[in-house]
Amino acid sequence: APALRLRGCGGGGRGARLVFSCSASSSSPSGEGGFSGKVGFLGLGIMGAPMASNLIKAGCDVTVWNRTRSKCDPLLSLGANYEPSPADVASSCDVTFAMLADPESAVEVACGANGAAEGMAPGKGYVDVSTVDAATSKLIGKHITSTGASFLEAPVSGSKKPAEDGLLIFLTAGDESLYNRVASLLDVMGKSRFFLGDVGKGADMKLVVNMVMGSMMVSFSEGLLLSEKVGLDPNTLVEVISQGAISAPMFSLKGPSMVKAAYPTAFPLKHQQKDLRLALSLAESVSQSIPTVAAANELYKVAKSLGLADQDFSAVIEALKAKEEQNK
Ligand SMILES: NC(=O)C1=CN([C@@H]2O[C@H](COP(=O)(O)OP(=O)(O)OC[C@H]3O[C@@H](n4cnc5c(N)ncnc54)[C@H](OP(=O)(O)O)[C@@H]3O)[C@@H](O)[C@H]2O)C=CC1
Ligand SMILES: O=CC(=O)O
Repeated sequence: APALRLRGCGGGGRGARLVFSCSASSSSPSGEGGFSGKVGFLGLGIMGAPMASNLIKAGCDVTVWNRTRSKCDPLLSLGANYEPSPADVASSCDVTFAMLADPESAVEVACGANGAAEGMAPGKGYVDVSTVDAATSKLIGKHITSTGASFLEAPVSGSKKPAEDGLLIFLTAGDESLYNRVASLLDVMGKSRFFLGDVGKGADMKLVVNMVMGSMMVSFSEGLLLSEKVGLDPNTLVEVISQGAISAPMFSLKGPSMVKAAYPTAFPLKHQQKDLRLALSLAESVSQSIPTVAAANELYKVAKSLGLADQDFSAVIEALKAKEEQNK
């Protein structure tokens, strides 16, 4: 079926130009205005693996690298190439994507020994889709552009399932010509993309979105526990919420398993806590008070100390349960 594209430009705040584009069906990256070069992918965790997989399935020539080599195997079975370091991937590809855990790993993979920057050169592009803070993104961008290559930050909103289904939302900023050059690749992996201006704006947007999400999850957890304590069925609460103005896919998807104290990992709790930590620092930088987020962050920290870092972030409800136990 031909790809239906809805494109529009709107005004962004403070002089930033915002471009929003929505792809209503998955598109071929090699079609008209598409991408015809070699694509690198660094970081094959929960998100990176399905994103790279979708590029391969769409017909892209993809080369992968991951710190833990074995995670490359499923991608190699699909037809990906392998290189032994980020530098080797970058030097053998036209555009390289990176999907890494946190600021430290994103910097190490881009700027460290045998990092992607060592393989960069004029004409190449680096697209960092990890969730990091603006300062980290700017640091990576500086290293990449010092080689003559282009840099785009493009963190994603959407979790494991949207990554598998090619329905992510890209929050991009940086080099606009690189943004246009990789647009067809973003459309394979996502359902929409925003261009938000200078490097840092994509990171800022992602942190604001995720601080809202992290607080929502805490509030939802409190509601589930309170409903049960006053003799209501928490499953009914999930159903009631799903029908009203505060309905959210997150509540409907995760609520039923939370009621059963099951937290199959889609978005690791340690990454949600990292995002709250970074959002608190962002708010601090402009002297904004975000007390709800600060309180939520404390609960995620407690959850981490309970050994729940690698569970889904909905396991934060266990931190509330632990507090209840302490108060008994
Ligand atoms: N999961 C989700 O729902 C979403 C996650 N995100 C963000 O995307 C990013 C990736 O998330 P996700 O895929 O879930 O995370 P995972 O923890 O599943 O994957 C993290 C990746 O980073 C790599 N990594 C970690 N530390 C290092 C290091 N020091 N050097 C090299 N590589 C390293 C891991 O390699 P190895 O395999 O060797 O451990 C792995 O490839 C995070 O920034 C997260 O906040 C954004 C949207 C949704
Ligand atoms: O960063 C997480 C997400 O679900 O988006």
